Amino acid sequence: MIGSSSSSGSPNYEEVDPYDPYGYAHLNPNHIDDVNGDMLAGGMHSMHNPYEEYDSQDPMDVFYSGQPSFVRQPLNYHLYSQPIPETMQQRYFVSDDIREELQKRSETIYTAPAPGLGLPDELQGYHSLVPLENTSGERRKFGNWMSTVYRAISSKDGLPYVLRRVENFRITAPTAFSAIEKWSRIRHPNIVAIREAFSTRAFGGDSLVVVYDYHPNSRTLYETHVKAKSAQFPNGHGRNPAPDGRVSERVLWSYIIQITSAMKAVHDAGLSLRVIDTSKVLITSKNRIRISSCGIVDVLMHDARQEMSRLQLEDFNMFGRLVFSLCCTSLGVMNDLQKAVANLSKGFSADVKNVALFLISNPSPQKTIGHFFDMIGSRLLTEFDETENANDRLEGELMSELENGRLVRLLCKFGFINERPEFARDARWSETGDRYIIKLFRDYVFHQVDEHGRPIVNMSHVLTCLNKLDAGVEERIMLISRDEQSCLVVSYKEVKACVSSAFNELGLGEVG
Ligand SMILES: Nc1ncnc2c1ncn2[C@@H]1O[C@H](COP(=O)(O)OP(=O)(O)OP(=O)(O)O)[C@@H](O)[C@H]1O
Repeated sequence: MIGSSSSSGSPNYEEVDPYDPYGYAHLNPNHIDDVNGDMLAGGMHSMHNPYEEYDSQDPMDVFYSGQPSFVRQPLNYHLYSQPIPETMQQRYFVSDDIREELQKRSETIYTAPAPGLGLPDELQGYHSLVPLENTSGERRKFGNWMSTVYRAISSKDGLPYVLRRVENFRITAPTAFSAIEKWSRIRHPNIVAIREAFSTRAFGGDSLVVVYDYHPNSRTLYETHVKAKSAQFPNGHGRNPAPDGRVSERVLWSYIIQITSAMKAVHDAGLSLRVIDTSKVLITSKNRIRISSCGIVDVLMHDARQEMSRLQLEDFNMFGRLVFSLCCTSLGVMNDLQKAVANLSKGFSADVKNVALFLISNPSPQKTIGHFFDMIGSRLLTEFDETENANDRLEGELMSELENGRLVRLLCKFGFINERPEFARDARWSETGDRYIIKLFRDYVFHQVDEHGRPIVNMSHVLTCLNKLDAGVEERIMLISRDEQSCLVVSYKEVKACVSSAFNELGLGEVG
């Protein structure tokens, strides 16, 4: 059967007897090699497609059209989803911590705007504005300006974005937005991407609005590592740091590398970051940081026309001050440099101290981002390894979701077959043959009750049954009718064949 196909080009399903255990006996791995050549040399695309079995004239094919055609494989290949021991059944799902984080993000995206805030209903193609910070009480300034951050939904693509609005700012020259154009071309994993900027009077007075990507539930470095400490020690001089808020050396190096990487991309593009501050660096997921508020100072200070090389050197200073603030968990730490260095040295290695001092040192020909990279080079490998490990972990999580997607496909088939209203009065349709077995199987999977007649809600049972069904294992189960008058012993393999044939009948219009 491998490689054979009907005249329409798709494999002919009828040629396979689903009940014939020897139906694929001639299909050994060597035979596969004959057809495919060297499977390894052929790479991923010559490998087995686990969905192949569904492909024949399957009404759901439309969702998978455009996929490369794969050589059919023996049914037993589907045992890749062997039922796993009960204690390991959490592996069927994405892990709890990741799921929780993603769900929280998703919830945050859809929180409704609070009523009565007097915000514009619509603003240059954005709607549903929600402030992301306190708009009353004591507010800190963004440089010399008051600014407010909102989340809003774009009417164009329906996605949430962040609008940073600078109050009472009037654009005097149209060229003020020229830097925004350059910024909007920068896509870097450690920079919050800029989408656009505009001026508006929708809030009352003149405002400048810069639009950024939205990273739900992100927290600033200040909130995470500095404020936590200050709250616990109100005198906030950087002594006795709170253990929970304080950044560890390992995480600090990761931050340093990420900011350096962002800075290099920006300097290489002929720009400068201009705001490197604990309150403007976001932690968007575990230890992953992104510099926010880029580009906005370029618009605000457009008239000042400062030299780029000077601004880039200032980036180093700001970066150095940020490292000191994080190490000493205090913002005012730079008021007394000697004390700051002593403080930093208590908790961090000499390498961190050297890096921090280099960053705040006087300008010199060596003070370039390239030279700085050389200084921290040995740490890059560790960061690289961590990133690869994180990727592997996410790929593993994705695999478990892939399995679940397979089961959803099965459940869709059940949904199409069971309780069809057009056959409600035709008992023969659901009470005979394949469909009757499917119906009983559905009860076996979902509608079992305990000895007191209470529903048994057991996800493990459901998943195990569905996995076995999808794998078409030979294991036999006893299906009992609701009136307990009939009882059938069938294998998962047989139920699987029933599902396939009942489903195919629907799609081919052969029912009735
Ligand atoms: N791109 C973004 N995606 C998601 N949340 C963001 C984004 N940019 C900012 N925020 C959130 O908005 C809130 C306000 O940001 P802002 O930069 O004003 O911080 P802040 O600590 O209030 O600083 P400031 O004192 O300058 O107002 C912060 O909690 C921050 O996490």
